[in-house]
Amino acid sequence: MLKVPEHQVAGHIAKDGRLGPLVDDQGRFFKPLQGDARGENEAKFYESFSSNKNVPDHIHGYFPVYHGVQLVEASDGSGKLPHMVLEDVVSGYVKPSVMDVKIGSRTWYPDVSEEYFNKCIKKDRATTTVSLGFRVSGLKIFDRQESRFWRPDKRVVLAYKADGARTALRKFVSSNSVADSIPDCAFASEVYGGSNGILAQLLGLKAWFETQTLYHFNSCSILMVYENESGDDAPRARVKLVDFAHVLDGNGVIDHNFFGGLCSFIKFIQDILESSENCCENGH
Ligand SMILES: O=P(O)(O)O[C@@H]1[C@@H](OP(=O)(O)O)[C@H](OP(=O)(O)O)[C@H](O)[C@H](OP(=O)(O)O)[C@H]1OP(=O)(O)O
Ligand SMILES: Nc1ncnc2c1ncn2[C@@H]1O[C@H](COP(=O)(O)OP(=O)(O)O)[C@@H](O)[C@H]1O
Repeated sequence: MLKVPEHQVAGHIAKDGRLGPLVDDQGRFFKPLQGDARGENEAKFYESFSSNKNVPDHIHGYFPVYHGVQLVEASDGSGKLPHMVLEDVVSGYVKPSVMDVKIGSRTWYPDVSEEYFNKCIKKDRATTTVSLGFRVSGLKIFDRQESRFWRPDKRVVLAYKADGARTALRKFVSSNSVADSIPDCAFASEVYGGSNGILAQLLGLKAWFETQTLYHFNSCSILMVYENESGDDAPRARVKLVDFAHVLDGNGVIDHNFFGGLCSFIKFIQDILESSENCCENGH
């Protein structure tokens, strides 16, 4: 029996009779193919990427495993529709904190319609996409003080300026209540830092983007997740890429848009990590 994902933080959501992704209890995420070229394009990307021998093995680990396309009962009651069957990145987490960060200083790309370009540029300018090279698209944080999840409204998230994005990234790794005005960043070193932490994973991804010319990842997101369940020692911090509806062939050209945005995002994470380390060393 498929159900609406509990920990989805952005994108089209399967509620109120709308079309959106579903999950099973075996760790699979079913993303419906949108009726236009986007669905086809994303499925085509997964087909190409999952069998692409030019992509190093460790890089495949940054992407959800792809299990093909299946006809399943859609969330909007319209009957059976094709869905991409993907690894559910948050399956196995009990109390995950999750954040979707759309990478790039533009979400449009050459040859899109004027209408799509206008829609994208408007959002890119209104958010931190143009100014920072990334924007927070959605997040959900487990507030350990209150013992409940906190998920800010989409309109609030899309209105973040640089300070708002920085605060969200600080709150994401804090032990005090999300309602406190100063996030303590108590989990920064274990979630962002360390040899398996988010920063190390982002740097691994960056190294590939320094040279890869196979694909251009337009409008693609980094999904970050870690576990808050007490008793679970390791935070199991993870970085995965999602949303390939607008990926194009790289044609031998570096993906400057994604690469630049990723570098900027990494700098934000590094700064938070450094300031949290200084703060502990100084005893406050
Ligand atoms: O419809 P909206 O305004 O929520 O826009 C969707 C975006 O939500 P946002 O407002 O940026 O958080 C949404 O962004 P997120 O996945 O939420 O980051 C997508 O850009 C989506 O387009 P596509 O499926 O990638 O082509 C966008 O959907 P379409 O409007 O292109 O169908
Ligand atoms: N493979 C996945 N596993 C778990 N959650 C996912 C996966 N793919 C997407 N999501 C969730 O769904 C959200 C929207 O995904 P996305 O692919 O961007 O959809 P859309 O095309 O509707 O924008 C993400 O922010 C994330 O919360």
